[in-house]
Amino acid sequence: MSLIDTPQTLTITRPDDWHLHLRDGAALASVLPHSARQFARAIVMPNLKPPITTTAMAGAYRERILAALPAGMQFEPLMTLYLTDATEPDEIRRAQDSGFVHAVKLYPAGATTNSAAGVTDLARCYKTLEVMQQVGMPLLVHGEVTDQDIDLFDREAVFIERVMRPLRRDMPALKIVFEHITTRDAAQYVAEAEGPIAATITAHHLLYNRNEMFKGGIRPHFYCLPVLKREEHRLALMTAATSGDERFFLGTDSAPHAVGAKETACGCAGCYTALHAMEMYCEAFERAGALDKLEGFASFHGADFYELPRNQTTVTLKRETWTLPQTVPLGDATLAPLNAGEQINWKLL
Ligand SMILES: NC(=O)N[C@@H](CC(=O)O)C(=O)O
Ligand SMILES: [Zn+2]
Ligand SMILES: [Zn+2]
Repeated sequence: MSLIDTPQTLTITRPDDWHLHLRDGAALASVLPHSARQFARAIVMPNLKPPITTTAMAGAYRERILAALPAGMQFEPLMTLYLTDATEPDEIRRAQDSGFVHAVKLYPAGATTNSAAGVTDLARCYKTLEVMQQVGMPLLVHGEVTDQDIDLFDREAVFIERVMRPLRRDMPALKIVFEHITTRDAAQYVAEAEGPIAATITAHHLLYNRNEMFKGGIRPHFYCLPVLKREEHRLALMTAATSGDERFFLGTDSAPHAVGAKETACGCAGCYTALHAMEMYCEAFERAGALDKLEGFASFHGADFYELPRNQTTVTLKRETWTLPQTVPLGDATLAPLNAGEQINWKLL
């Protein structure tokens, strides 16, 4: 592409974030405006302490999110329930009837941040999953096995064989989103599988491979789960995201942790990208020469999968270099956006 062909601005239908951590309380108030500036709607993860396990809790959390939204901003939180061994089929019916719960999240117990209350054995959830299949409630999956004998970098690929394939064989009509995929194995599985399955892809997994965590020293802000993988996997994610295949859509997995909880002997998993998510995706799609595919990925495919209307307004991104802040507030603490202090070449207007 010659310089003259390089677009200086990109206007697309307003995007949505199909995988987001907003936390609660003072942290929620700090991070919510960032996401609301970038996205019209977001699927809000339920891994709070205690987790959002009931429709009533999801309704109260939704009210807290709306109360924390600065005046004049438009943002629709799409709520989720946290699946446990004890989630009753009736809870799914209540969730479906609520109109504000849009999915149920599977965290294998111990897989990631605040997953201790997660599912120990999916077989215990089959009656509940059957109701989800029946009413069309999507299951969102953190797809990693927790077996300590399995190498950390292999946990997603092993999950496909041990959990995803058997589950989909037993419940072929259950809508599933394979969240934040990080491997060629997962991208290939989702692209080829039959039935209602899709995947979200983060901006950081499109832009970085695992070397980024160790460039010149250990870089805890690049540590997230599932962990960054080899370059061949990043390339497969780029191919999937920019392919135009409607099974792949945007989910930032922006996951705020205070600087002190990241820069420590046992740092938390999660990258904070809500501040500059669309700029990061723009950069990734531009590198692939696929800016024309960004709108489908960011603004259409997710809405279509969740059977929600596409947004009617637009946003514009401009080619303009700006510098990310070193930190932003997180309640009384501070939060470092991914790439803090560095330059980025697109700007959401
Ligand atoms: N992605 C992460 O590394 N962390 C997420 C949890 C999750 O999405 O697995 C968090 O809540 O901090
Ligand atoms: Zn996860
Ligand atoms: Zn997440």
